[in-house]
Amino acid sequence: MILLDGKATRDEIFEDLTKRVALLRERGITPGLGTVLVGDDPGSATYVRLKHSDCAKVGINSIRRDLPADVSQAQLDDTIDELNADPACTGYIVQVPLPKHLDENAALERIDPDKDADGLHPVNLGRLVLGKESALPCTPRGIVHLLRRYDVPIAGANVVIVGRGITVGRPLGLMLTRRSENATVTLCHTGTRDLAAEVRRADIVVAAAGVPGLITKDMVRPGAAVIDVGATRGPDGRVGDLAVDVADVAGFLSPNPGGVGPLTRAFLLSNVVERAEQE
Ligand SMILES: NC(=O)C1=CN([C@@H]2O[C@H](COP(=O)(O)OP(=O)(O)OC[C@H]3O[C@@H](n4cnc5c(N)ncnc54)[C@H](OP(=O)(O)O)[C@@H]3O)[C@@H](O)[C@H]2O)C=CC1
Ligand SMILES: Nc1nc(=O)c2c([nH]1)NC[C@@H]1CN(c3ccc(C(=O)N[C@@H](CCC(=O)O)C(=O)O)cc3)C=[N+]21
Repeated sequence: MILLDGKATRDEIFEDLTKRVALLRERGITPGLGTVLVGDDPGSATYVRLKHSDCAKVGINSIRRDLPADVSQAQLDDTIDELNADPACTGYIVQVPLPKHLDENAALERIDPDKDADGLHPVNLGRLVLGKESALPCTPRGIVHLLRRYDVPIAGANVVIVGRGITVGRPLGLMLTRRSENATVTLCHTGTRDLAAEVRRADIVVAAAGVPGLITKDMVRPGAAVIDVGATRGPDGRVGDLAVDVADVAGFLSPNPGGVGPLTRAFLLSNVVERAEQE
């Protein structure tokens, strides 16, 4: 089994970004990544903290807006408007999920699409559907990069994605069915009649449901590439969607942690740097 090492791959991307940020600074351009975090969910706070420490590593300025859990939609809107107007903020994200009383889609739509570092604004998702250049969602970008980095064949492959969420499954299906990737994709969800039968046909399995142990050894075709994306907080820290014995049959395995997570952060920074380079 070949381990798809997200940390080592992240380090390669950081090395490249560090050079590109230095070149931008020589031209008088300093990329700045903003984060908007609402509430005090410890998981979300950790991710946001890691994103800011990544920025420091590659030389990107970071801008942080932390709002209380009971913030009103109007106050959240004001923060988004402020970052849209701030020239020092060249890209930013609104960390999801937001507390239930807030309208997440309204918040995402209010982001200036040119500053959408996550690639989750409807304009950018629409551009992905239309096949135009746009900021791409970070986790799907990380998954495609990791597969390519380890020469896992994508063109013509049967890919089964478990989960149709907006951050992972849905946009990944759109990316993998582009002509440039040319995979055949099956998107599974809670309405799927026979998940095991679908997964068994896959050359590449992407588990993005957030259900610990959902994908078991008996469901995986020997030699298949398996990518563990789901993240659930358990008593012993965060766990993915794979049963441990999947490693016995997989040909390639992206572990969790240590797989797609670090790449999600790398491509967030990459989106910000690419945008600044277009200035
Ligand atoms: N490692 C990383 O970098 C990242 C990890 N994540 C994690 O990835 C996971 C997916 O995130 P996101 O895209 O936002 O998706 P959501 O969490 O919004 O949705 C989960 C999806 O999984 C499906 N699902 C849930 N249970 C089952 C089941 N038993 N069988 C089949 N399908 C099921 C749901 O189906 P239905 O639509 O029918 O409800 C839904 O489509 C989460 O655990 C998230 O924490 C997210 C971003 C980055
Ligand atoms: N607007 C928005 N954009 C996101 O991209 C976004 C979000 N909201 N909400 C939550 C999910 C989750 N997510 C992760 C990021 C990094 C790791 C990551 O780096 N994980 C490390 C472990 C980190 C640690 O716990 O120390 C790993 O897998 O090895 C995981 C998950 C981004 N998300």
